[in-house]
Amino acid sequence: MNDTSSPFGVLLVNLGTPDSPTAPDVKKFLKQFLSDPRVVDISPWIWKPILNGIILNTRPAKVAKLYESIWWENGSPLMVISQQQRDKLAQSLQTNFGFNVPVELGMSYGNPSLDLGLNKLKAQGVSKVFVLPLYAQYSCSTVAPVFDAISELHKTKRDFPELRINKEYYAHPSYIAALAESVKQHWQSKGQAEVLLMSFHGVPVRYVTEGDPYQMQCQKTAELVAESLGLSAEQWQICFQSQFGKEEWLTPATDQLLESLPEQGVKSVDIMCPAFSSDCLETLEEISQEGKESFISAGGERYEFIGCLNDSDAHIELLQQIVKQQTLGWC
Ligand SMILES: C=CC1=C(C)c2cc3[nH]c(cc4nc(cc5[nH]c(cc1n2)c(C)c5CCC(=O)O)C(CCC(=O)O)=C4C)c(C)c3C=C
Ligand SMILES: [Fe+2]
Ligand SMILES: [Fe+2]
Repeated sequence: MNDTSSPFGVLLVNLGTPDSPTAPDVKKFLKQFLSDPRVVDISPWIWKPILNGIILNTRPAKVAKLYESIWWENGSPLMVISQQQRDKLAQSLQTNFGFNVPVELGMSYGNPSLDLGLNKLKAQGVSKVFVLPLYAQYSCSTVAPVFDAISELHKTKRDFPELRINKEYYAHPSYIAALAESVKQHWQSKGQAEVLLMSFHGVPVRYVTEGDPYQMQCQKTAELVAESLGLSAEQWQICFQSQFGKEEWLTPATDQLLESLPEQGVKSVDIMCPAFSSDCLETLEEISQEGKESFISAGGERYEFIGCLNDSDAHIELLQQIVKQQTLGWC
């Protein structure tokens, strides 16, 4: 094999984010995202008028302000961190495999699209692609849309690479170790709170009762992290954030829990978001900023947010191990 060819490439996939923190770009992003029946699966006859008549006329301006409050000089945190993950994973694969493994990004919604990511890999001469959605827990609202989008693209092409798509890694020992290590590092610099909250993105309860394994996988991740940290049952709790719409979502809801903990005598919490592979609006604004305000104004005294795994060495090591394990036989 020469320096320029590789037997396979990696497509790192995340949800996506607006191009800028402005109402028109947020609207464009939300329109594509919230039109996906995997995300909101109520009848289009009911949903389309609500989406186009109400949500897309009110939410973008409000959410654009929130994005503005967390936006970085070089872009949306989710995008900047995804690019760092891409570059560091490529470096780590080069070191581990001893040859260049192209790594590209593709977002389920917005830019860069999955199609662009696959085209970039094709342009680098790869004929096999390992698709790695950056969600540890499988949900029909996040990972399934990646499967759907890839098979839709398949229908439109004369040729297509050989593919493997990762489904989940919620109990991977290196994922649990990376999360536990991030908590320990946080405790070393800031001290340990009375309770560690593990806040996962919520989904409608109906998705779970209809078979989505997401809640079970979140529970397992949380138990393994707590066990790895040696926490007793009173020292940790699972909760679900970012409720959207009127349906019943998984509980306990993070915002309600934060408001109720101080009156139950819990005055200090550490909070982490294991379902997010990179910090984003949902962690930096909703949990780090808004969550703190709720907890402190309800009588809490100390609130510490533990950032996502992002481009940490332990996270890149995990991704590298998943690639190695799932591409066996490809080189
Ligand atoms: C409409 C219902 C939603 C479901 C179901 C949902 C599941 C889900 N989402 C993530 C991760 C992310 N969500 C992000 C943004 C986001 N999510 C929803 C709604 C649902 N998510 C909305 C409407 C938005 C946009 C912001 C807003 O209008 O409030 C993001 C991106 C954040 C960014 O920085 O751009 C991520 C990542 C998971 C893991 C998940 C289910 C398991
Ligand atoms: Fe979401
Ligand atoms: Fe949110």
